[in-house]
Amino acid sequence: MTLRIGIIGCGGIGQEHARRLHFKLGGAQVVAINDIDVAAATQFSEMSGIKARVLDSDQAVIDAPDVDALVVASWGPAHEEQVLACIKAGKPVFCEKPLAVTAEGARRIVDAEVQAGRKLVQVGFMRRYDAGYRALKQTLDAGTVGDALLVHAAHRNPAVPEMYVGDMSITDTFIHEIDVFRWLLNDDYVSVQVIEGRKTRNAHAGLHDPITVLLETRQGVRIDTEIFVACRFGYDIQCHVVGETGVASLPEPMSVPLRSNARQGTGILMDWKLRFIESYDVELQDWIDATVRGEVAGPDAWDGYVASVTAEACIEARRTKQILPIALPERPAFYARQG
Ligand SMILES: NC(=O)c1ccc[n+]([C@@H]2O[C@H](COP(=O)([O-])OP(=O)(O)OC[C@H]3O[C@@H](n4cnc5c(N)ncnc54)[C@H](O)[C@@H]3O)[C@@H](O)[C@H]2O)c1
Ligand SMILES: O[C@H]1[C@H](O)[C@@H](O)[C@H](O)[C@@H](O)[C@H]1O
Repeated sequence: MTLRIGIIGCGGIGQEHARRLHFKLGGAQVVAINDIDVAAATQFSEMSGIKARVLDSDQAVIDAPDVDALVVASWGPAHEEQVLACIKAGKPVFCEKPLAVTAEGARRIVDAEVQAGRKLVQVGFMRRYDAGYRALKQTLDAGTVGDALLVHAAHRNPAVPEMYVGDMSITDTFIHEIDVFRWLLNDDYVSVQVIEGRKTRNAHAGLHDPITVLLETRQGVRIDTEIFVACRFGYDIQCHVVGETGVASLPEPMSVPLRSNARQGTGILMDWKLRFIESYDVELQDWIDATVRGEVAGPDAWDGYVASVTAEACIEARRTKQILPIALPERPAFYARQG
């Protein structure tokens, strides 16, 4: 069966997902698209060779009888309403992060899905599909370094645009770590502290960069993460888990070690798209296959909700300069399996 897909939001990642779904992956075809910029969507549909129907509203794509499933890649504030409309229409939806821009909004999605009685929502936390993170999780689950005690991590971007301001270090960037650590450790968070240290002169006026986030989990694991989005030197994701008998680290992306010009070393990527390109492919192929089976196999609406609650606690901890508790309700039975 070919899954017929509607795309809502055809900006940077929407276009990339549309191309990979239509041309690269198996079992899917993009049949309809929408963007609030209809002219841009029309141009994309033609230029990309996808030649999907361009509809003039998100609801029209959701309602189209030949659309089996949706990809929501519009900007964050539109996600909640669009995902709720997909649930109402009974159609599976892959929603890019964040699931919603507030915890309350994400909760409304969880409640609507539970009410509908069927899991329909997957959230675009692609790191769970990254070969390196998967190998690290396997190592931890096998008990190779004993129980996890500490995690030292870093999320470094070379630069961010002027529109990236304020708490986007948390809502746009650290949100990936929020999801991936609880998946890696099979755990949830209980408290958070955010520390703003000396600011780099390379960050623009609206941004305090870098920051450090300290999370504590239910099992007492302490996680420190540096978020440094104007680091200049590369796109650099680090994760080192200190266990009782050893340290397990996220593998570096493959790069040919060079000895040349009186130096030895390996390259560092500069772009997140390249760093996670294979993860996006694996993620969306898995989504296609699970959707055809009538399942959600990846990060679900509950994971999206937990990420939103945690991100809000981080923002409040940053504002108040306090160590704050993270109050998470128990996972409903409906979401019993962890993706
Ligand atoms: N998983 C990841 O690694 C990853 C990477 C990049 C972006 N994202 C997420 O994907 C989303 C899109 O990011 P982007 O970088 O492509 O942004 P973008 O600004 O390039 O694209 C967003 C597009 O959505 C359109 N849009 C906005 N509101 C809309 C609405 N109500 N209906 C239809 N279209 C609408 C805009 O016109 C634009 O074309 C964001 O939520 C972002 O956080 C995730
Ligand atoms: O939207 C992007 C993307 O999610 C990247 O993975 C992250 O490193 C960036 O900080 C963020 O701005």
